[in-house]
Amino acid sequence: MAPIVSVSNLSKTYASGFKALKGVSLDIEEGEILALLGPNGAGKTTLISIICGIVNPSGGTVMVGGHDVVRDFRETRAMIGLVPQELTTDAFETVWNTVTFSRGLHGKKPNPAHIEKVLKDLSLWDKKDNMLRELSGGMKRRVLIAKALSHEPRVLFLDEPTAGVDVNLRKSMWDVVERLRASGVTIILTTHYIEEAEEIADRIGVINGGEILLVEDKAALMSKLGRKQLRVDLAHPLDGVPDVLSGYNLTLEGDGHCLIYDYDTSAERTGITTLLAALAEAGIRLKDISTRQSSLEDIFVEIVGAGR
Ligand SMILES: Nc1ncnc2c1ncn2[C@@H]1O[C@H](COP(=O)(O)OP(=O)(O)OP(=O)(O)O)[C@@H](O)[C@H]1O
Repeated sequence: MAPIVSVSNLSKTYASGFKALKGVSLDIEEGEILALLGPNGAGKTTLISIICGIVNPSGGTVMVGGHDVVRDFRETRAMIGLVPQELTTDAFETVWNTVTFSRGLHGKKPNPAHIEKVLKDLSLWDKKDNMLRELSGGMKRRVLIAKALSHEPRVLFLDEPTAGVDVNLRKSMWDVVERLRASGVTIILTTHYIEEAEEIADRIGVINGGEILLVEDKAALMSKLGRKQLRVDLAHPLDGVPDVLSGYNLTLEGDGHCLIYDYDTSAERTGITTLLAALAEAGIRLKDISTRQSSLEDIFVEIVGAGR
């Protein structure tokens, strides 16, 4: 199946001469949730803004649903919903009018039943007659999503949807995203919260300095780059790693009270069994053992660090 969004060799040089994107290529499949991770200034918003037709590219192309975003702006914009970082609508307008007006802006015929469904899905139905200024910050964010969904887009971009929201609201936003995916909407979100990507994305893209460093299936990324550590707490401290254990990738921590063993999760043999046997043979008594798996955060820090 052709990708719903296809970005090829995209570049952007702002008027200041700053190169925000340097030849980005990326295909997004219909129905997936792609998380774009990157530090401040990586180029995430620039990339999204070009795909949504808000910023002009300096080079390269973007196709959405088979249409070029520059040449066929109206067609592609109608297929896209964008949830920006900030609310810029009229504070004295009601929720209902704001969302209904947004649908009209995209050239769609009125459909009160659809607006009602969107507001109910986002738990905003009982606020439909309230003015935006009467809503809490979390509700305002949900209004942004409602606006972006008002014209039934096939692709939804969420630019840092949960920045600055509390844990409960973040979880409820994730639920909303899950339900949207279940209804067939393709979702691209940018985030600084790696746990967010870890929780809800199918694929992860890492962007830094205007370049895509990698795009990978989340599970594959975690198993390929994920490392595990075995922590062995010792009954008696050691002065150093004994020579008989020098063949293992061991470090001594905690003032000699703890041995750390790094091993590869994808390797056929982890070496744990032989290590434990070697410890017993060397007469080293253990107090406790535990394992720790690297998180997406560790992986991200490693990738961005290596790209610098
Ligand atoms: N209109 C502009 N003129 C000049 N430079 C710009 C403009 N907009 C963005 N930039 C620069 O382009 C780079 C990428 O910005 P962008 O907003 O795309 O990053 P981001 O990854 O979304 O960052 P953040 O996570 O902080 O939102 C930054 O260095 C920024 O200063």
